[in-house]
Amino acid sequence: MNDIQSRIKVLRQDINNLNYKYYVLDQSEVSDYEFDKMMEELKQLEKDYPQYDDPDSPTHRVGGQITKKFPTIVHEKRMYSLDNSYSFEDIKEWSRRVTKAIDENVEYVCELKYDGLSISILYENGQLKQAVTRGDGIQGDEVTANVRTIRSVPLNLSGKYPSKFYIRGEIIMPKKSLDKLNSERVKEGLEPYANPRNTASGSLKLQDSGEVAKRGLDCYLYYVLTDDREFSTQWDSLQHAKDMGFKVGNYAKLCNNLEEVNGFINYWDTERYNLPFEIDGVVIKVNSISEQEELGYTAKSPRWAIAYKFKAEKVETQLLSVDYQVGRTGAVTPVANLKPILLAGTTVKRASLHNEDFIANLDLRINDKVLVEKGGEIIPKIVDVNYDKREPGTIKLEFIKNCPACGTPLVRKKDEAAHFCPNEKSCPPQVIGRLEHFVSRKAMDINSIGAETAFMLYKANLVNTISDFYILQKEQLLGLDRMADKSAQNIIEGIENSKQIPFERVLFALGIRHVGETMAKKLAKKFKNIDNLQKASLEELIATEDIGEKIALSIQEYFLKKEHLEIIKNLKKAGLKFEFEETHIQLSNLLDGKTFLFTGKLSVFTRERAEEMVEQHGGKNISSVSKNLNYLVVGEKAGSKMKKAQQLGSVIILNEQEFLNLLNE
Ligand SMILES: NC(=O)c1ccc[n+]([C@@H]2O[C@H](COP(=O)([O-])OP(=O)(O)OC[C@H]3O[C@@H](n4cnc5c(N)ncnc54)[C@H](O)[C@@H]3O)[C@@H](O)[C@H]2O)c1
Ligand SMILES: [Zn+2]
Repeated sequence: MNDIQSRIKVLRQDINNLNYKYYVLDQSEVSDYEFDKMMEELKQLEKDYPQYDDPDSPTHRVGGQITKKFPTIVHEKRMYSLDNSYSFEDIKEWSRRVTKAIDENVEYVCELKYDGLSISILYENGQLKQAVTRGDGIQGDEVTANVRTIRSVPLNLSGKYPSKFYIRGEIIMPKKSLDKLNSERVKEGLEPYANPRNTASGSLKLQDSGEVAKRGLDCYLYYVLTDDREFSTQWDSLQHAKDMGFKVGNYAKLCNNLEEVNGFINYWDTERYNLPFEIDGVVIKVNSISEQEELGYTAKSPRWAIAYKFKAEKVETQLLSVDYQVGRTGAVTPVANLKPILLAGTTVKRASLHNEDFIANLDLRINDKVLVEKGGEIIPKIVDVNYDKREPGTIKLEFIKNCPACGTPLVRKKDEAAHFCPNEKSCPPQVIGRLEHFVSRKAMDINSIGAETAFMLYKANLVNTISDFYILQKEQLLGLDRMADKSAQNIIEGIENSKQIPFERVLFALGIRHVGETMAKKLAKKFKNIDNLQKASLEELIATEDIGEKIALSIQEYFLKKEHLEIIKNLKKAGLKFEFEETHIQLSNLLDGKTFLFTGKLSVFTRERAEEMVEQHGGKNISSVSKNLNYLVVGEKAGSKMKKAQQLGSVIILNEQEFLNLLNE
């Protein structure tokens, strides 16, 4: 593999991982800007080296996924993403392409780009029938009950409306709702949510509609899809949606030329802070629907629209001091304490400094004036130093030499940026961190033991390692300060119930460095049980999808430690699951007893996804063309399999869209 190929591979892997976190877990590890830069780089490489382009690349797909927590619905009409850019030059370039294709003076509608998640709502005879998230654009999660709790979404329409239509829009969390939710969280000792998009998405996907109703979500609509429409432009469709009773907002503007578009962008770039909700840019659409139809779509987005995205706001403030935090894996993270300052609507007091190199590269010093930017998650980033304002006589920041929690000398491994406290066994934040991680929601989900209880059990010397939870006795708990009988009972029951947690989550709960939730799933699926994983060679580990050398080595290192093997032995004895169990989510029996085979270059979905869909709808995948095959689904450049199927005559040959139609019946 050459350098270009490996760069492409790394970018695709990283983007796929970030997409999973963003769309399924509702977490952002990096800022949207950083994410979009990676995407841009990948696009450019695939353009420059078309031999490495691939329809499966994230550049050609809508990034979302279904969560499987809700019924899956195949969209009657696909839902697309939007092309985006941070520069007006690109908007001009886009407009040139549009004008060239249309060959006429084009009108644009500029709208706000609401920072939430897309929703498609079906109305029949004026009644709300179904609401589905975008998912991967082909199928999404059915969240009707949750959408019905949003007050601005009408359950019954007024005025004139088509007998059946879809309306699409964005579900958002208004600033006020986020503030309210956060003040409640802070009261309960939880971290506040920082990102309204992720919070909106997470809220909409709660299982309990009663909880969703309390979250104060809102919904702005911007797209009406119907066969019998009485409007011919986007502008009129917005008016029409308003007349039917939908919340559309009064922010859109009809523009006759690019200067007006530019004016709209500049206005909202500063005015957005006064809106009751967050936007991340502006969407520019071709107004005429017949022109939209003429322009059509790429695999991922309409050619008739583009998003102009705002760069994150940066502000200058002062670096007051640096704290060092020790995580559960022993990694030591420097955190800057800043002079409090307002940034993108919230007060910022701390910023991540990542590691020693980061500090050295900026040549950071206490009292420096630094530029801060809000990145993906809660904690903002220092992106630059204003060296002109540096006070004379300041000295270079030195990274600490000893663990701030236990005093052990820190180590920094070759090729790694982070410092570690090697005192894994008794460095308190590491020990407690591992316990907290183990009981957390995505791991063993023992909700009767929160962070506080875990800490108390550790302090009382009852639990030092994760396997100690399983030898706890109720009597021991009752001996603790202010522990009621009911709480003790809940804790014991919570621990007992956790024995049913599937292997992949147990594996995640062990807290192996670099093995996150997704990796744990992939490993569990491939190696089937803990013994196979323990025995796996480096090559076998690396051959697992998305597992690189760093993760593979970390897994091997984990199993080399005697105390880890002891813990696993005890957990096994306690009855935890260390074997993978195949679970199939059955969505329908539409394909019951039918066999499928996919061939050629697929462009609508990946082969893996397609095979999964077959199984979810009761069908079976087989690997060759024979009399036993019912359907052959062909992509581009299908070869010998297609010929063979044609010769047999008994096989039904479908293209990708026809396959989807089958699921839609
Ligand atoms: N930080 C991360 O880790 C991370 C990971 C994945 C994606 N992302 C972000 O998400 C983006 C990709 O997400 P996406 O595919 O949803 O694209 P997008 O959010 O950039 O744009 C498309 C979406 O905009 C929304 N939208 C809001 N207002 C609209 C309007 N008036 N008209 C039409 N659509 C409107 C729709 O939901 C549409 O699906 C990336 O560019 C990146 O910024 C970030
Ligand atoms: Zn330590």
